[in-house]
Amino acid sequence: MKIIETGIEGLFVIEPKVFADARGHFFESYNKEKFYQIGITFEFVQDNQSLSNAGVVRGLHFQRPPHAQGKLVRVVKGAVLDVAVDIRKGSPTYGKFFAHELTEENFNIMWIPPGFAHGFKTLRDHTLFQYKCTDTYHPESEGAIRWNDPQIGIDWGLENPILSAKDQIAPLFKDFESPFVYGENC
Ligand SMILES: Cc1cn([C@H]2C[C@H](O)[C@@H](COP(=O)(O)OP(=O)(O)O[C@H]3O[C@@H](C)C(=O)[C@@H](O)[C@H]3O)O2)c(=O)[nH]c1=O
Repeated sequence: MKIIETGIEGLFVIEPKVFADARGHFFESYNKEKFYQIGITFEFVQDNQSLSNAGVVRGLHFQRPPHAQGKLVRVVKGAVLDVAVDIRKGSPTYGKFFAHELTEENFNIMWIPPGFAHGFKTLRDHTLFQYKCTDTYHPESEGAIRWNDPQIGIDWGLENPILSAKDQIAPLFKDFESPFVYGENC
């Protein structure tokens, strides 16, 4: 298992050790003890899966405390450009984002701690995206920031993605009051 640093504290990518043989491959997508040793000390209480065709953007999403979610995200089939934005007020990288391709070939897993807005763009049809969450779904605590916010400035490489109705009207970063305070509640 290798760790890829992102330049944003707490956010990193895990490259699991993959065992390939004549039958196919095998890898540990989650191991409580090993992931604990690299700093993922949370308990995971919900697993999610979404399927999207190419050109879909989902995001940028988070849940407000006390239902903030850390997410361990990966692609099972297909490929995405995965993005996490630091929304921890007082963080040295507040408002900065990290983008990384997660694909069925690279097996990369991204750890997104509480205090980040998360989103992804699917790069291929029939992309299966799976993630573990440290809190359960609380629709009343859901928050979002506009996917193409000019201040955050993510280069998604597409103009007109397929978006949910909710994501089309998400607030801009300039109108956004983050509920996360670095070192306090995240
Ligand atoms: C997130 C979620 C949604 N739902 C339901 C609500 C809705 O009817 C349907 C689709 O929900 P959404 O449109 O919010 O799905 P989606 O846009 O895929 O939302 C997800 O996006 C990525 C980027 C994340 O980081 C996730 O945390 C989550 O916010 O599924 C649940 O039942 N449980 C859940 O945990």
